[in-house]
Amino acid sequence: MRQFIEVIKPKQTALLMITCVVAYLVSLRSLSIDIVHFLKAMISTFLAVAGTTALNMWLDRDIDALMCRTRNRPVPSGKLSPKTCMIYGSTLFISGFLIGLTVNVVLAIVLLLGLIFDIVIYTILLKRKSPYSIVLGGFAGAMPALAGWCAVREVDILGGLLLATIVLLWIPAHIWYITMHYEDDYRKANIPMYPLVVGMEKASWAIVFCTALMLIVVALLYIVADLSLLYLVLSTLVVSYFLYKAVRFAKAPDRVKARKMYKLASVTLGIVYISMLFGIFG
Ligand code: HEM
Ligand SMILES: CC(C)=CCC/C(C)=C/CC/C(C)=C/COP(=O)(O)OP(=O)(O)O
Repeated sequence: MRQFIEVIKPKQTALLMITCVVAYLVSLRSLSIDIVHFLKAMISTFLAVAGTTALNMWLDRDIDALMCRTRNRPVPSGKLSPKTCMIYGSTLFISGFLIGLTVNVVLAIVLLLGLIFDIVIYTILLKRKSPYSIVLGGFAGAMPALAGWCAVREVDILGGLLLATIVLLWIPAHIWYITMHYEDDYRKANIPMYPLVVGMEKASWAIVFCTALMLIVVALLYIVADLSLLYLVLSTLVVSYFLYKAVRFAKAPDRVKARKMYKLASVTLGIVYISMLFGIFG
């Protein structure tokens, strides 16, 4: 049982689902929730994200076996067979997609886009070849937020696109800091992540640039989604703090400190999204 949980990357799936739940509530803008509709939207997205993650673990089993960070995962360690993992991931995704169809077609399409960006574009086409893999792969990570929004509003999706863009602009910090920390691992597995190709300093300034853009989009959402001042203050404060730490890191990049920045990035995104709830109900 534990292998089936580990193979869907529970911490990552949890934060992805936070973006989905919050996007749903920001799109709905009220607490009178149709609980069946809400549960169908959340369960379909959860199954799609979990299934996609398991399929990524199945496809990456060879390189995961080469990296210290990932070699104890269920498939490379032999606790879960590749075939079982593939069937498990496919079943989860198909179930999620079909339940998503019962909510609305746009949600189902967004879930399919998540699978395509993650598995086809990122995992199969780019991850092993291009330093810019996560620029396109990042769209996969932005899909749960868009899915949450579109479950409620299939037509006016501007707010949903902004929510998705916040995640997209956050992804370079999320991944490139961890890549810096595990540089030797990524070199061993021959994965050309951007920091390994251009160096930590240039990659760190690219993260600063993306984080500055993220600050602008976080502020834009205050206007577009008509959220409260409390959201604007909370979200801009936490992103500004992260930006300040990212600039300090870029001035003196350090492999050990990169892991702290990676952890801080997850906290930053979590607080930005939770502050949106104050924005609606604050
Ligand atoms: C292309 C997109 C993404 C890539 C390549 C990616 C990659 C990674 C990697 C390499 C890890 C470290 C896994 C480990 O060894 O522990 C990780 C963990 C994680 N990811 Fe992602 N990720 C992506 C998108 C996202 C998104 C969009 C979110 C949330 C909105 C997210 C949330 C997390 C969380 C919460 C963790 C665990 C952090 C911790 O261990 O404290 N990821 N991800
Ligand atoms: C709606 C929907 C289906 C969305 C998909 C959301 C999702 C699973 C995003 C994560 C994207 C991703 C490529 C993570 C694994 O990266 P990695 O293989 O580089 O990480 P690893 O080295 O830790 O395995």
